[in-house]
Amino acid sequence: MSARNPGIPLDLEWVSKVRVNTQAVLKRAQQIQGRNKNKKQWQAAWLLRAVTCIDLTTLAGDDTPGNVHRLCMKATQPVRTDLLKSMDMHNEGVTTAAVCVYPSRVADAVKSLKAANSSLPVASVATGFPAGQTPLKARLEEVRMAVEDGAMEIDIVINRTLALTGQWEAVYDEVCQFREACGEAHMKSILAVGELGTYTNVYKASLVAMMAGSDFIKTSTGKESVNATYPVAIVMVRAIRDYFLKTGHKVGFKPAGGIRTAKESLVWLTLMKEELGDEWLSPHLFRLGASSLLADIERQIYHYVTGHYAAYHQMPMA
Ligand SMILES: O=C[C@H](O)COP(=O)(O)O
Repeated sequence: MSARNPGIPLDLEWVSKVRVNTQAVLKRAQQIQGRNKNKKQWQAAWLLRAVTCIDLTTLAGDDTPGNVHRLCMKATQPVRTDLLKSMDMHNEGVTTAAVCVYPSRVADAVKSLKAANSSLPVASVATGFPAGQTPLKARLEEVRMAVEDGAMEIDIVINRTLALTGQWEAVYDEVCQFREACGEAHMKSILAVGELGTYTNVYKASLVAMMAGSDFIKTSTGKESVNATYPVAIVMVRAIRDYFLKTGHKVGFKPAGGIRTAKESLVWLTLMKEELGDEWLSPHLFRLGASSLLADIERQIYHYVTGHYAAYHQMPMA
């Protein structure tokens, strides 16, 4: 990852002045979706790029050491070797960006990756994910325990109760404490945009999370009824751009929740390229949080290489 965002003192004046032009945001989101015209080998190259930006995720009540192990193995070898060979990419060390699990499964993931001799980072959701409705003391302890178990990235959830009631100073204070509890682990702040009500709130929450030292801002937990949408992403990446222009600190972006198709992954890459530039097209500043996107990407790569589509069972999880 790149140099970390150290955060800045809370600038409430900046936050209070925020206004978002909804019509302009919706129009831009439409434009971006019509933009992706990459074909054939360019499309395959972009799909491989998308693979390297995936936080391969399992966040289920029935997660076990076994399925976490399979996830880790898939993350270390996300695309079949024969397909990579056909693209002359088999020596490029193509992996996903990270694996993402619940705190109680971090030790399992660390163990599996270590056994596979992989230095892939383990990301853990924390702070009472997904609702964030547990006492602050417990949320902080959860972060510390995940880090102690070997998580190198922590995906915290912001406190929506505080955000919805306009208590931005309290949101800032909590996120600062999470950042301190993370220590060297990089922190992604999940805004849970589907629960923030307005684009203006999304922009404000983005700013406050960045001011408090988030290394990434992330759209959603994947558990809200509305998750990563392109309009909301436009709002968040513009907050990232404004924060960068004002402070010089680069913050990453992670759309997550409901991203399932190769085609969508290409739209996300296009959005990042057009709104923030090429630097935001690599895993140190861009992640796709997804549990079931990889299978479709691998299937499209199979189609590029062989000219026909594989059945899903030909692209096993591991
Ligand atoms: O953080 C990642 C999300 O929980 C993944 O959501 P998904 O299962 O809809 O891909």
